[in-house]
Amino acid sequence: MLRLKEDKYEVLNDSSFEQALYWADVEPDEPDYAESLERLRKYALEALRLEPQGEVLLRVCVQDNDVLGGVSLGKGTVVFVAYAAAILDPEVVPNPAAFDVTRDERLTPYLCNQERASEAPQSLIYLQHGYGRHKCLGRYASEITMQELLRAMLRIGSLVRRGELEMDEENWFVMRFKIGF
Ligand code: HEM
Repeated sequence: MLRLKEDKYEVLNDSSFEQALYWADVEPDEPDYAESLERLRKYALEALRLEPQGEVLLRVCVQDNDVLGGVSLGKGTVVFVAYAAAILDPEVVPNPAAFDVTRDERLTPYLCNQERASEAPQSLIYLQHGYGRHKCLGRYASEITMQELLRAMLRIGSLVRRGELEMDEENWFVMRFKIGF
């Protein structure tokens, strides 16, 4: 969101920082409150799509003759799933580098079988919580947390970024990120 304010991304379909401020200001007793929460959720999803928390997931193929993207995989093959690249693939996500809170999430039914109860549909473009059987268990909680955090921070107003991310020695984890008035 702060990068959005700094004009780092092209903004489509009224997905501006100023519009986010508008949605954050809607009160619970106003008619478009439900829409405002949904919009803020999409701001959080778009931000996480463009700057995801991780980049790859590791999988080990457990059976022979699995096919992934047209490639045949043998049992024991280690697969690096570069989901951070997939969510920027223009063949799947139109104009992927732009910030657009009106994107179709492309929800698809979850594949279920006898050993597993059916699950809520999953998005084909917001892959930052993973996809499939081991998709993040905390995804709904974290989506609501991000939505409410965003709403609270935007309502404080005039927050600005106070420097770049400070990473750990291996450059793996963010140790500090300063924002202030
Ligand atoms: C923005 C916040 C979060 C992001 C981006 C995130 C992302 C992810 C990703 C990418 C995976 C791997 C999915 C896969 O292997 O296919 C994962 C797994 C998991 N996450 Fe999260 N996560 C978040 C928050 C949380 C929270 C708040 C919880 C718990 C309350 C949680 C619990 C888990 C668990 C238990 C798994 C393992 C699921 C499994 O292997 O079946 N996550 N998460």
